[in-house]
Amino acid sequence: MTTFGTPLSSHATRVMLLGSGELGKEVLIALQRLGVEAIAVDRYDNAPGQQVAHRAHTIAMSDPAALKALIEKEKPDWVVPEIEAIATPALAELEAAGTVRVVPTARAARLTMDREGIRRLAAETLGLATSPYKFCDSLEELHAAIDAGIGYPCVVKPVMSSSGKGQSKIDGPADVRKAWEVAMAGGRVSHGRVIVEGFIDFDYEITLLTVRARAADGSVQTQFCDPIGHVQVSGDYVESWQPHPMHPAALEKARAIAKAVTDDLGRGLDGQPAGLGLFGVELFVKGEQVWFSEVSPRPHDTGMVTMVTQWQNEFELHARAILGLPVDTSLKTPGASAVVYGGVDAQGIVFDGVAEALQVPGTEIRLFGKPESFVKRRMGVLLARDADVEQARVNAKRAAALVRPRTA
Ligand SMILES: Nc1ncnc2c1ncn2[C@@H]1O[C@H](COP(=O)(O)OP(=O)(O)OP(=O)(O)O)[C@@H](O)[C@H]1O
Ligand SMILES: NCC(=O)N[C@@H]1O[C@H](COP(=O)([O-])[O-])[C@@H](O)[C@H]1O
Ligand SMILES: [Mg+2]
Repeated sequence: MTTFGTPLSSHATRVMLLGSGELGKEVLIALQRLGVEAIAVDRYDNAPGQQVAHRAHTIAMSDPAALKALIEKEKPDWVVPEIEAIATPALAELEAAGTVRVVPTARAARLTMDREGIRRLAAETLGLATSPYKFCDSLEELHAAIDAGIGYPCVVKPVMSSSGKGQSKIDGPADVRKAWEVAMAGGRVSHGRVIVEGFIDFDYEITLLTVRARAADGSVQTQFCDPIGHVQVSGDYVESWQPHPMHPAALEKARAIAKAVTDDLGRGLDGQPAGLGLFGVELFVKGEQVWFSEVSPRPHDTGMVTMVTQWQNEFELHARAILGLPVDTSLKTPGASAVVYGGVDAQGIVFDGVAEALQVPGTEIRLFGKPESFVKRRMGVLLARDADVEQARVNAKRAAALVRPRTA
């Protein structure tokens, strides 16, 4: 049972977010609403979540000493990783010592920060269907892996990256060198290791938001949200919608894969308590065939659509599950989301056209408040609800196109 304290008192319930971008900001808001003392950490000042937290810290989260020192100083009850690039061994140490609880577990954070950890777990330990893959440490190894069976087309990604950074599709031998160079420039940590995956010619891809939460009898139960369909451009999400209609057999397979992966990642090792929270399970679907792609042990960018489609959005579900509260994953209305990119490289940009965008029926906007814009940095999102999910997609995209970011 979780007893809730008063924030900023000696009996506060304290939660620290490691990473405070657009996704962390919404988790922090959900925690604030529950009277939790919310601490936002990121690698730069005035990150979106830092603007809505009780306290903010700016540190290099990949530096184990800095991370441990901050956690020991703040003494949160829970630490919630929000990005991949974190010194996860330091989290494991603190978790093992009983100093802090890591969401969902330190092991899950470690396995998913590196594509190799999660891919080997899913394909080799759990035996789930994935794209064919190989890990390579040099351009020569990449050529060899493609020639030895991965073939063309294929996809190359740094082992540590997200939102499509450093990712490229290779259609033939002429693209291999370029893909290697893009991966070396785009990884979060300069490791020089990539995964090359055979290209899956899917009909559509989904994110299956999966929640592990405590039931009334104290057991951990798994619940699923309706499937979220999405479109990715250059490995980054540009629009998503919920629900995505699925063949019942494919949905059943998708849920079985999500259950297998989240059961394993949520397992408490060495007497540690079981991991609770929301996961974004990414799957490719063709007919009744389903492939596991990857999983975030935390809210997912494509799941921002749930801010308009669900009674409890993915951020509230994460917060509630962590705190041992019951969750409700049911849909409120069909809806869609469409991304607003910065379009310019500049500090302190301004947005024109917001009022015009919100004239589109059933729309809402979130502007994340990132202090610096890049051409391809996600700065906001438009949300649209409509009884017809296809109409919601049209409206979200139309509204997003009306928002015009520019230099001040
Ligand atoms: N093997 C593949 N076959 C076909 N498409 C792929 C493959 N791998 C990746 N993609 C496409 O690229 C997108 C991004 O890939 P992936 O999810 O691995 O990257 P990411 O950088 O982890 O992105 P994010 O952090 O946003 O989840 C996928 O959603 C899919 O559209
Ligand atoms: N696919 C992962 C994802 O969407 N993560 C979200 O993007 C932020 C980083 O944005 P930035 O690169 O603009 O700082 C992260 O903090 C998280 O909220
Ligand atoms: Mg992904």
